[in-house]
Amino acid sequence: MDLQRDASDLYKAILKNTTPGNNNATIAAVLSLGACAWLLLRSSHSASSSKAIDGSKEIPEPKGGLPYLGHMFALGNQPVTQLNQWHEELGPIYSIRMGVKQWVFVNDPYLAHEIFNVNGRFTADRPHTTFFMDHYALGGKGIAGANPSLLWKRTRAAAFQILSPKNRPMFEKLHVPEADMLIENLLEATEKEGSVNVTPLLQFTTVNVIIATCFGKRAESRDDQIFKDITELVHEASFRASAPEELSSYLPIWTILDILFQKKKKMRGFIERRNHAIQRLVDEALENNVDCFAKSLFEQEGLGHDPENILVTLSDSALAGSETSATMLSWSMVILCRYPEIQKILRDEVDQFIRTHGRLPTFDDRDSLPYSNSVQKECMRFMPITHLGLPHETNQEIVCHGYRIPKGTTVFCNMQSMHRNATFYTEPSTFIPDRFLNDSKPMYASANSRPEGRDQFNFGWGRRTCPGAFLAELEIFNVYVRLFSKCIIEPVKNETGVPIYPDLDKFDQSAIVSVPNNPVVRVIKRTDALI
Ligand code: HEM
Repeated sequence: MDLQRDASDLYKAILKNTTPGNNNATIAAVLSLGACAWLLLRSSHSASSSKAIDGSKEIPEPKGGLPYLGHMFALGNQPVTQLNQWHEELGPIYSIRMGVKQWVFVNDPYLAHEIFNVNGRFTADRPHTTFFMDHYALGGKGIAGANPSLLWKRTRAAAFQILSPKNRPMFEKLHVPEADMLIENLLEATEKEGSVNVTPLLQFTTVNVIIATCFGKRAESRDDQIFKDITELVHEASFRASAPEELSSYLPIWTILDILFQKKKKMRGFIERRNHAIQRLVDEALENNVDCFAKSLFEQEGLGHDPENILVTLSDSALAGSETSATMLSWSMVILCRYPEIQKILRDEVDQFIRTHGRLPTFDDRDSLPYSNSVQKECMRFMPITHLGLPHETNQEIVCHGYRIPKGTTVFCNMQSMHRNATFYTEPSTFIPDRFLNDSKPMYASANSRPEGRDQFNFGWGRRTCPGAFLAELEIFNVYVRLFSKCIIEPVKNETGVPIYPDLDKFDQSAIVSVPNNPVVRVIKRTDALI
């Protein structure tokens, strides 16, 4: 029995007002809630931190907050839906209390730009959490779980430089065979089973792209140890970094349960396995002198002397770079199976290129595929990849658009709500494939622009903008080209031939990435394919 998971399930169950039939967890909850009740009597309402002073505007707070616990219960069991709802009620910015922490949410791109970019110096920290910072990031190493320092700056700069368009030919050599294999697997699975759940096949592809990029290796099958190691890293780290698992960072009283459940020992066990797996891959890559991210990091001035920092950086890339790209491609297939007419334009566009050049386009030819580029951007806008990106924390008080955000506040960009913001996007709830037809800028370049020059905001903000954006866009481009030059995506049909479309409103609200719930479609070979 895994007591840690019980604690997390229990927390979720408490949020849902249900009681799991588990004695240990129930006793733990009673103890903890009792302790909280005691603290309730002693604690004072902390909302004063966002009250207006000096004429600044007050950041509104939704109803339903309790002393000490804050809005944890008010989030309910559909937290993303609730967070979006609060934007509708309260406007572009609001604040909730999560135990001892203050969380602020923003859905206006201009306000977010002011917070994360203009005030970037004060908002580039990550909030401290036990698992992610102390254990996973080995006390502040790597990129994602480290706070700004000279080493962090150097490491991020090296990642941007190595994962940049200048290395496109090297990456494309790795990505193209993976994309070809993906198409074969999608076709084969549909032929065998009549339909295919696209997410596991996409995850296999994107994990392979990441391990090829980082270590110059690939997994032959899902049974390969390397695939199992990276999958464990992604799932276990995402689970342990989730808010219910990090509860003691919000409710310090919960630390008692963490001690009881030997949580730190379990974290250490996982991190030891992670370190061992990544170290083995690094050693092999260096021994075989393979051109890859790992080798390039060791060659960077100022980085080679700190192998732990490189290990965590590679772990960050595996964690941040596999599920995200797979989720984007899953949503693309789920959305586009509804629109045969859009797929026809995508096919015609790539066919036109093949007729003229006698080959498939590469990323260098992306200007010849404006419709495909626009559809990719619109899919990312319409169904964002993460619900909330990654949190930033203020290291000093800032005032943005008149709102005073205190030091130590966790600030989130609400991805769903921002991408449906009616003051920024016309008809935001409609999927408009040619919305970005006149915007030829690649997504990775747009991610570092001012709001009016950005297509969408999935790659985050300011000094923390995703360093893998080019790699992700390259991967997405190559899959799109191959998919539409060779295949048609259809919905599954019932016995009477009525299409059953995957539900766009159903996605996992508890995960960091927004994975569709039932991404089952049919991928059919084109009989008129030119290549
Ligand atoms: C569609 C694919 C992807 C999406 C939507 C995405 C999105 C994001 C977001 C939202 C952040 C947080 C930014 C912030 O804090 O404001 C982030 C950070 C990061 N991403 Fe990506 N990402 C993708 C692919 C990748 C890939 C392929 C890699 C690596 C090769 C990667 C590596 C990283 C790293 C290392 C960070 C941490 C940056 C930092 O903390 O300074 N990502 N990404």
